[in-house]
Amino acid sequence: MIDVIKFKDVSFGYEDKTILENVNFDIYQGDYIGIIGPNGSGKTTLLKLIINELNPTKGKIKILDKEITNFNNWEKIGYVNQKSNSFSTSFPATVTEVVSMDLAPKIGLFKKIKKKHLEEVWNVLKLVGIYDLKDKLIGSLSGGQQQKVFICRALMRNPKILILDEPTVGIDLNGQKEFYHLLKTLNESLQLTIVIVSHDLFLVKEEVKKLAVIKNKGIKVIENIDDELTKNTLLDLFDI
Ligand SMILES: Nc1ncnc2c1ncn2[C@@H]1O[C@H](COP(=O)(O)OP(=O)(O)OP(=O)(O)O)[C@@H](O)[C@H]1O
Repeated sequence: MIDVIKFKDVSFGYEDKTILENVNFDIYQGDYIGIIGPNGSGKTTLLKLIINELNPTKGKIKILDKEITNFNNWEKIGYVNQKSNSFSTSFPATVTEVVSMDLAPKIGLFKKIKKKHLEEVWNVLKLVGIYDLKDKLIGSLSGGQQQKVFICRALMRNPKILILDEPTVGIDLNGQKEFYHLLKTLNESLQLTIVIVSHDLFLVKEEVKKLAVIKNKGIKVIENIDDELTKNTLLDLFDI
């Protein structure tokens, strides 16, 4: 098993509040892992440490086998967060334009997209099952459809790891199920490592391969969800 994210004795705190203490935690290539835990336990903080937006107060983080402080291959890490923060959906752009935005360095800003690049975009739209939306304005889509567009945008960089922070907030139940299932398909077909923070344990546990629970400043990984996630472990993990 090849680890793609490695936490070694990592501690982190905001001012006088410790969030993680001496955490050892590995995510392996091909994992589809759901990060769960009570409100305020540090799920978003964990993701921010992974994307280098925050730095540990102690310990080391490695990404794709490089110390995070020396890591510079950030295009290999796709990041999708809650819809409301990621993009102004009132922007008058079509799905094709939104997904091709990150191609600007390749094709030159304001240049018309060439057929070759257009095909790349459309292949990704097909993979995610939203090719029929290619000419629609982003603002005219449902929340679930918009999130799929943002997944496509992240996939254009051919990432090795896709990180998502509560991407299904505001999406209806069926849309959420479909979304988690889409991620499973991408995980399997592209061997894409997926790390997702979710507030909905009962939905996410149906699709992910593993769970990581943040509690009491530590992280417990549940590898075999069906066997390990009993009513008692849930009560214990969530103090309910
Ligand atoms: N920039 C910050 N400065 C100080 N404290 C912060 C900051 N960001 C988050 N916190 C606090 O750190 C704790 C962990 O926050 P975080 O957002 O990581 O939790 P979370 O598990 O993602 O929460 P939720 O489930 O509510 O989204 C919370 O108590 C939060 O109030």
